[in-house]
Formats: sequence, C-alpha cells, structure tokens
Amino acid sequence: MFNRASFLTRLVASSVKVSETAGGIIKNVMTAGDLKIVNKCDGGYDPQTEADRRAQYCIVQSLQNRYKDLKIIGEEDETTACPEVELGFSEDVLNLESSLNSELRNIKEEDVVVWVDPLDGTSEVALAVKNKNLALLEQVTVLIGIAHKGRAVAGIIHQPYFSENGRTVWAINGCGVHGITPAQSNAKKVVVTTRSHLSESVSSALEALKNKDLADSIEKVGGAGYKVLKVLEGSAAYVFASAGCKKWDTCAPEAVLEAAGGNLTDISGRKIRYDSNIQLNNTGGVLATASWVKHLDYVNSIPDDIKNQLPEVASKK
Ligand SMILES: Nc1ncnc2c1ncn2[C@@H]1O[C@H](COP(=O)(O)O)[C@@H](O)[C@H]1OP(=O)(O)O
Ligand SMILES: [Mg+2]
Repeated sequence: MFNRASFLTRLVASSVKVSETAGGIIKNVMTAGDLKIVNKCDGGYDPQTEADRRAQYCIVQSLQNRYKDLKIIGEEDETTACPEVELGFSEDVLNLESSLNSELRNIKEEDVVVWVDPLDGTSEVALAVKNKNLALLEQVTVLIGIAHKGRAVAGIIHQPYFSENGRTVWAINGCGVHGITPAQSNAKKVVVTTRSHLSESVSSALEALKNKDLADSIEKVGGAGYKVLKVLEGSAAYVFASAGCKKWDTCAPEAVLEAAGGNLTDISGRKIRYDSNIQLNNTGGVLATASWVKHLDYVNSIPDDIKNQLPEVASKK
C-alpha cells in the first residue's frame, strides 16, 4: 500500500511517525536532565538544547533515508548524531490517498521543500527547567511543514507533552484535520500571542484589536505550533506583529490551520511563501485566525503604521 501511494501521501505518512519519534527523543533528553543549552543569538537570546539538536538529526536522517533528493530546511545548523532512524509510516495517512485531488496526487519530490522545527518553544523548555515549572512543556511542539511550489500543502504538529502520551495533529490541503476536533465557535474572543518576544509593535497591534472588539482577552504562550493548536481549540486568533518568527515556525501550522478552515498570513494579509530560496524570517509578522472569525477584520484592524514597519521581504539577504 505504501509503495502505491502518491509521493505527498507517503511523505506525510512518514513525517507523522518521524515527528513522534522526535518527540520521544525530546522527552528522553529532558528525563536525562542535561540540556546543554547554548545561545544562538549574538547580543540576544535564542536558546538551543541537546533536544533540538538530536530531534533535528533524527528527522532529517529519517526523511533523507527514504527520500534521497528531498530538500529539507531545518532550524538548527548544529545537530547531534543519535541512533534513532524512523522508517515507519502512518496507516491513517495512507488511507486518505483517495481524498487527495489530482494536483496533490501528482506532486513531485523535486518541487517540494520540507520545513523542520525540531523543537518549537525552546525558550519555554529552558524556563520550565530553570523554574521547575513543567506545565510549560505542554507548549513544546515538533513541526514538519511540507511546501509545494512555495505554498504550505501539508503539516504535522506533534505535541509530546499533551496528556500522558502526546498527540499528533496533521493535515493535507483539502482533506481535513486529524488528531484534533477544531472548535467551531466561542462566545469569547481570546487572542494568543508571544510569551517571550513581546515588543512595542506586538502590544500596539493587540491594543488595536481590543479597541475594535476583536480581542476580549489576551493570552501569552510560547511557540507557533502551540498557538495554532490554541486557535484550533477555541482561541479566535494568534497575533505576532514582529519579525522574529521563521518559515519553519509557520509552514506546518499554516497547513494544519487552513485545512480546518482557518487562515494564517502575515499581519498585512499576505500569503507566506515557502520556496527554498526565500528569506527565512517572516518579516511581515504572523496573523492566524480561526474558521469562525473573519480574517480580514483582523487584518484591517491592525494600524498601517505597524504594517509599514513589517514589509514583506521575499528573497534571501
Ligand atoms: N526573535 C525571535 N528569535 C528567535 N526565534 C523566534 C523569535 N520570535 C519568534 N521565534 C520563534 O517563533 C516561535 C514563536 O514565537 P513566540 O513563542 O515568541 O510567539 C518561537 O517558539 C521561536 O521558535 P523556537 O522556539 O523554535 O526558537
Ligand atoms: Mg520555532
């Protein structure tokens, strides 16, 4: 069955399993207790742990083992070799093959870019360990986003610390969302935003949304993957009017949210591109909304002066 499936179905079926194995690696590093944290950012703080390095090694080795010529862009430049190579695949994904439209079924390996964030929410991991606040680990996700000709078409969000055994939420364009039942409405409009990268422009955008009755309350949590899960669970929107978030943070969440009828764009409402030669930063910020609110209302309510501070930059510097 695996060998007869289309390339996209096979890749998603493999990626679901690979994300779960990466989640296991993260948990093992945490249990072992030595995170070996390094700061990747000169003059700022962008932590990387042994869990990020091992999880990315496993994801890239596992996918490259099956798909030799696949273009994979991962967050981490430094990785740590680990023995786990996951060659399994999800039967649930293979069973979806007949739901794919012909365009998706004909996707070729050479037109695909896989965007990998092996551990989204690293700041939350560092803080969880420092403050012995293990509840923060719920905000950790493994993100594998699949882009075809620059557009996010499938995504996997694995949440290792959800409940006892974690959960995997995945989607292929037009084929619904799996692993979660998205909320269809909420009397209250909760807007989720960054916990660790607050800035003046983020605060001003949130204030503008409050003034237009588009945000009844604000919740500050970590990780792009986790924030999109919050939107699927009943929050109205995820707003980040700043430039630090990268393509590997948004590719999988965008595909998953859009398959549930929601939207993820930059704060000016422009689609985010995921071509292999693209600028890594989401220079236009991030705006994600649930299926039951109007994305354009949120776009239009963010003041132009904030949008002008966050122009789209398409090519790599
Ligand atoms: N200024 C920044 N520098 C580095 N990473 C950022 C920055 N802003 C956002 N990110 C990444 O985007 C994700 C969502 O941001 P936030 O939690 O602040 O809303 C973060 O978990 C982080 O990914 P990562 O944890 O993989 O480094
Ligand atoms: Mg990230």
